[in-house]
Amino acid sequence: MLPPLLSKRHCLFLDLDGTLAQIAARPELARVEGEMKHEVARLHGALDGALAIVSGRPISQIDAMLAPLHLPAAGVHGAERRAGGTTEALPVPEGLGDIERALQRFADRHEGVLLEKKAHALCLHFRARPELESIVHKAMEEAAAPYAGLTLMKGKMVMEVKPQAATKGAAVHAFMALSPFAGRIPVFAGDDVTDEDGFKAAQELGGAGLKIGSGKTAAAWRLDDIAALRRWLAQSADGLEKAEAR
Ligand SMILES: O=P(O)(O)OC[C@H]1O[C@H](O[C@H]2O[C@H](CO)[C@@H](O)[C@H](O)[C@H]2O)[C@H](O)[C@@H](O)[C@@H]1O
Repeated sequence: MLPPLLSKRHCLFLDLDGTLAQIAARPELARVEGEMKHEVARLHGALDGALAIVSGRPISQIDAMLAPLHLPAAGVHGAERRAGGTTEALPVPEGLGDIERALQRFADRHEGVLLEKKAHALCLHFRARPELESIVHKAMEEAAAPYAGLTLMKGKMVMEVKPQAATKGAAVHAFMALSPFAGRIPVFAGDDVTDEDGFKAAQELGGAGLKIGSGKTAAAWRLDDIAALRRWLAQSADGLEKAEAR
């Protein structure tokens, strides 16, 4: 089902990779186009600041990709959260250093597999070697097995080990307890299985998930691609700005 345009009663949570930025061959090559930043900025203003980015990337990378915007944000699937001038983070999980060394040895032995290091999580990217998916999964399972409180998560051509408590759903619930999000109807837009927790949280709180692209989803609404999302953001901002001018 197509999403209705946003009203002043809504707040918006936006995933980054695959939602605001096209998927690229490597993490550092992904870009948010200027037109998309422009629409996100307009909507952030029109919703009185009730718009946040909720991504698997660290907040430092969210800021770099969206510069000069500096938005409320949850990074590393909610392990870090910035709202109202305050940044909070979960403790760095025990064992991450050992897991990193094991995964680095694995990546060194498998050309085309890339290890991405974050403060709270580690990713093995296998976009250049899709046939290695099952052994990437096994390597990560073995490396993480001795440590409690961690979970594995599959994304787009990536396997990640992260704290169990870090979910996009938990991030949405945390934002919704704070101004200017509290009391509004949440909408969560994302493209990946890692966004399903965010869709479910938005729906539990009386709002809706908005899936970008194809694939099975719990989201009630869907748009075909990033270009369709940009048009919907622009039309929502137009409507809100017109209502404000009346
Ligand atoms: O929650 P998101 O904002 O969607 O972030 C999810 C992961 O995105 C990045 O990896 C993905 O995008 C890369 C660039 O397009 C692509 O090369 C990779 O295959 C994708 O998995 C990022 O590197 C991860 O840290 C994020 O968790």
